Amino acid sequence: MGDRAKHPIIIGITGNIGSGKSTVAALLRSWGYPVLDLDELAARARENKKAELKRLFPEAFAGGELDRRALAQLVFSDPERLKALEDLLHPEVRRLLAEELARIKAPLIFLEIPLLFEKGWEALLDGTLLVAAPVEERVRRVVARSGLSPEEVLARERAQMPEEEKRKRATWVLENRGGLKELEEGLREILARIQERFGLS
Ligand SMILES: CC(C)(COP(=O)(O)OP(=O)(O)OC[C@H]1O[C@@H](n2cnc3c(N)ncnc32)[C@H](O)[C@@H]1O)[C@@H](O)C(=O)NCCC(=O)NCCS
Ligand SMILES: Nc1ncnc2c1ncn2[C@@H]1O[C@H](COP(=O)(O)OP(=O)(O)OP(=O)(O)O)[C@@H](O)[C@H]1O
Repeated sequence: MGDRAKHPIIIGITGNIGSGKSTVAALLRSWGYPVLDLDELAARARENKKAELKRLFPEAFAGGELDRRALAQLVFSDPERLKALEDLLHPEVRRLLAEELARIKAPLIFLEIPLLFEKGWEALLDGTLLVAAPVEERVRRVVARSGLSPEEVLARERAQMPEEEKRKRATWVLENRGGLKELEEGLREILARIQERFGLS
């Protein structure tokens, strides 16, 4: 128990596209918890691996700059090209994550990991929190936020494990089918359970 500061509890937050992971992460940050975001680390990995990325996906570069929407269209319509992108970026994401984790001094850390179950991140984690919402609602939210078409959102959804399967694997499931107030209440309840389980309260 005295080792908590040296060995923080690490909880993964996951959920399919548009489920509300970033909204949950923002709430936790506003309550003072450290949260790392693997989409953000993937963005840094794309920057660090830009030369290789350009070699593998020349069609996705306009001038010197990466067009993320073009890259998404290439990889989410072709599993082999998606694998090539992941094989390039994921080792760099893991390296950046180890660096960030070593920097944070806190008893409880959250990691927002879109592909937590798909890529076997459980081994690093003390528990997993799934944010869940019906697919029609998720598509509606992402279209409204990003300007992607419903078909582009569904192409990503198809590259992810079905939510139903993730429900079976998660330690905690946070339903996000109502309003933001309900989401916040649900999150407070789960946070209390996490603190109780790990003797952090
Ligand atoms: C294809 C890219 C350039 C599109 O960029 P864009 O800014 O539009 O999306 P962003 O990175 O913000 O991701 C948004 C969402 O797309 C979905 N998504 C992203 N990568 C993947 C993937 N490899 N498989 C399935 N879904 C994915 C997730 O739901 C994610 O939360 C980008 O998603 C990417 O570089 N993906 C590969 C890296 C990766 O696997 N990231 C996931 C975390 S390690
Ligand atoms: N309960 C809710 N009520 C209304 N809007 C919501 C709710 N939850 C999330 N949203 C909105 O839906 C959009 C998607 O949510 P968010 O970005 O948190 O999901 P995400 O799982 O992180 O998405 P992605 O997989 O694309 O990274 C955002 O614009 C967010 O503000």
